[in-house]
Amino acid sequence: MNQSKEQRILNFVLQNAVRGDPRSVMDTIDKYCSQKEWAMNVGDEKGLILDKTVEELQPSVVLELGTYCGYSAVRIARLLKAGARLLTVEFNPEFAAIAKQIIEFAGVQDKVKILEGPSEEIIPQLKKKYEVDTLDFVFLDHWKDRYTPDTILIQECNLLRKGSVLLADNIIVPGAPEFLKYIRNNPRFQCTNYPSHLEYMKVEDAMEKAVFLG
Ligand SMILES: Cc1ccc(Cc2cc(O)c(O)c(C(=O)NC/C=C/[C@H]3O[C@@H](n4cnc5c(N)ncnc54)[C@H](O)[C@@H]3O)c2)cc1
Ligand SMILES: [Mg+2]
Repeated sequence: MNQSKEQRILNFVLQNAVRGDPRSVMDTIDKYCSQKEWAMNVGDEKGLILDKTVEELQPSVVLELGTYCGYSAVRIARLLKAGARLLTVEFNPEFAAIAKQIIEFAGVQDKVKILEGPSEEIIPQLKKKYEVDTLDFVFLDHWKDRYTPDTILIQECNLLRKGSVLLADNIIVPGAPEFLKYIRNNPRFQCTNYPSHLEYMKVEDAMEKAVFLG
């Protein structure tokens, strides 16, 4: 049975990156996906916006929706302070298995917990099953039509506090128009748009940051 693209990305990391070095894992994935096969990692340009948001916030508890191969999980986890943790949600078992290996190869596994399952099921379990009080930072990068329902669900589950930050990828491509309308018209969020480009392409994209005002 021939390999999946994600399996080829994992193999390229195992053969070319430096074990225990998150930066080399990120660079190796970016190299493969810009030179060999495009894949939907947040990439190095939008990744910088993600880095700056995490560095500014110094979050203790981070939720990522849509692990995929674990590129942004490595990107986020490498910047987390001692004791801080990233919970990343992925419902595709093959992607979760590949992400697990990439996260472990990068050496950030102690800060990352992959929660396998659909976000709509996992989010309501965060408080009781995963001992979350509130989320300091949420990175949305899963199916774009889930951004709004999951943002509403996160609020219904009382998971945000004054100052919690949401960062959403792909505001232009593939686009999340319904989310943009929802979040920008919601007085409980202060929004900022960050123009950028689609990973590995010269196509315009953007990220949207939304600070919960409590
Ligand atoms: C036509 C076309 C193709 C690609 C692009 C470019 C492009 C660029 C990008 O940066 C993109 O993020 C995307 C994109 O579609 N991302 C969707 C990402 C999903 C991952 O998350 C997982 N997942 C999806 N819903 C859930 C859910 N409820 N619970 C748990 N996991 C979920 C999936 O299992 C995948 O691991 C696309 C633009 C246009
Ligand atoms: Mg994305």
